Amino acid sequence: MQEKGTISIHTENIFPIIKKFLYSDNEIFLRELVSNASDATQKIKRLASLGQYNGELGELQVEVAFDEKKKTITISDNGLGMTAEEIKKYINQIAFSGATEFVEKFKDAKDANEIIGKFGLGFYSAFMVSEKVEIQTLSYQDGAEPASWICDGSTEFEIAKGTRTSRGTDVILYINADSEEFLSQYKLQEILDKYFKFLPTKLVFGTKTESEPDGEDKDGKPQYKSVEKENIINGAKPIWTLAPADLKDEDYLQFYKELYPFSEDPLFWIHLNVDYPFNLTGVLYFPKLKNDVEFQRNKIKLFSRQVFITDEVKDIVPEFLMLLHGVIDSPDIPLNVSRSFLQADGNVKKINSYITKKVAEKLAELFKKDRPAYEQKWNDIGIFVKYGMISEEKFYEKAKDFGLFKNTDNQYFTLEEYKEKVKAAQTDKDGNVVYLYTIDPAKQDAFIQSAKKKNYDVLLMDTPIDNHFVSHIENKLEKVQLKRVDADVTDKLIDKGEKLEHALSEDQTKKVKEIFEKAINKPAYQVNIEAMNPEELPVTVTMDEFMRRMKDMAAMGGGMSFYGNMPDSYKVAINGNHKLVSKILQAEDESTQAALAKQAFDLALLSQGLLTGADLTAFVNRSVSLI
Ligand SMILES: Nc1ncnc2c1ncn2[C@@H]1O[C@H](COP(=O)(O)OP(=O)(O)OP(=O)(O)O)[C@@H](O)[C@H]1O
Repeated sequence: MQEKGTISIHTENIFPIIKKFLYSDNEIFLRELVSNASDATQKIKRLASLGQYNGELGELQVEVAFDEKKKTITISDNGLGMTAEEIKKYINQIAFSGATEFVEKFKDAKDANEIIGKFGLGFYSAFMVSEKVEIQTLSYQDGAEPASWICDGSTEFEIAKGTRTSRGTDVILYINADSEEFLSQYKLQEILDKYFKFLPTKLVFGTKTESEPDGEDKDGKPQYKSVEKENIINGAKPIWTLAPADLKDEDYLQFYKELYPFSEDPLFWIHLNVDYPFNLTGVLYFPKLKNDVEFQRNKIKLFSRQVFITDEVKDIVPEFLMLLHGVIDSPDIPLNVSRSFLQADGNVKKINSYITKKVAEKLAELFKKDRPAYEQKWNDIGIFVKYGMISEEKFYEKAKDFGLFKNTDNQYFTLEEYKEKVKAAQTDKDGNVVYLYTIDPAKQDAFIQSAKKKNYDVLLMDTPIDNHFVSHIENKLEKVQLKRVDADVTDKLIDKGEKLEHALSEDQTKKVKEIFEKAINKPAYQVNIEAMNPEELPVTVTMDEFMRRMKDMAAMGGGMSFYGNMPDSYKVAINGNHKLVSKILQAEDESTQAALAKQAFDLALLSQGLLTGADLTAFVNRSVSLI
């Protein structure tokens, strides 16, 4: 039996195309070939369980070996093997997937899909690194003859009688000059570790030396000996394939440690398991967030039937959950997945919304089951929840019941609870409930204390995402306004239509304004004399809420560059009812008036951390001389 022929493809030579477009990363030849070998072993197991193969199964395994001198890499399996006819069909007609045939044949078998690769060109990725590829194979079928196939990367191939004596297949790659880097123990180990830690079929790559206890020496000290052992790649347990009911917390934590050896324990996890309308299993962990957020991205690993595909899961996982860790496995995603595939595939969108839904359900459950524990975790999960509420309408709808506000007294409220809490004290004359917040309780303490004196509550919005969260919440909630606690003097933060009279005459008001304008002498600061509670500070410096928010957004790259380029402008409110103001008016000379005004203004700046550099030094010196 010897036959020459031409591989049936429409393009004259498909290999350059494969090399160029299909795979960006040439190491994946190994992923494709080992996957094929593993599939072949799963198939023979299946055939045996269906009673269609009655021979000895033996220990099913895949083996990878290399020969530096001969410049070959060999992938061997004891799977179902191929007859010459099957080689022609499955390998030569590359547009025709062997999997399709297999599905046809065994479509009644319940989990046939699981053990079958999808239509594709996987095998031909071998030519990315080889000048010649040889197959030696012996089919499981009764009376099958060994067959071989050799092809040098042109469209010519040769099928002949093979040399294999036991069931299964060897794929021998004659590595080309450009790819000799793969002829290395280290390199191959690295690639195999990356893709096949969880392969369902035992995967052996040579041997490794281990030391074992070997009795005691003559002084009674333990002795050790070196032993050569099979180097097995896939020792780890893929817990996502097991039923949640069979797993304990320790199993999840242990698995997390295996995936991310140097990470702190996760906060909690979600076991994903769907089989309709798409197949998906996995475990997603909520990590303890560190400051270095970028470092924690791309930690979710995507698998297809326990073979690693990629850790760039954008499109599969919603953007706001990109900081989660863990594993997703879906046979509906082909091994040679590309970015454009992910974007176009309908299943991927469904997977994305399924994950969003699952995460929302888990959070709702944690919130309901043990609210104090949930609140304790809020510092870590709050960022996900807020980000999700901002970016995904569907998530917002669910999260509005478990998304929390935290106030400056460390109390937590749901959106609804909070409205109830502050409604009475914080409704303005137009019926809007005004929520006050601080981004920095230490810096804005004077404003917070002053708000508390009026029985107002102050929310803590001190994470980087809160800027956007505040605007989003305000849009969402009806008749609710959010104001930073230092956006105005406390009396005016919530306009209740009550007017306090101030004690100054018109002339005195003009005079005080003049004194302060002269003393401050900065165009960015606009002075106003206000009628305020005499107990309030004599001078308060504020920035308009709208202006400040626009500037904050511009600073974060939110596109508000028009506002970003505007100079800062502040309002200086002088408390016309404060003792100090009368004192200034009564001072004997202008220089004393100016000094007092300047001192009061600097104190206001100081309380907000706005007094720095030379101004701060001048303030300290002036204070000393005043004492
Ligand atoms: N080691 C092997 N043992 C038995 N049959 C194999 C082996 N390798 C490949 N084949 C057969 O050749 C066919 C084509 O393989 P190829 O990798 O090109 O595509 P696939 O595995 O069907 O799809 P994909 O790799 O894209 O998931 C396989 O479906 C299988 O029938």
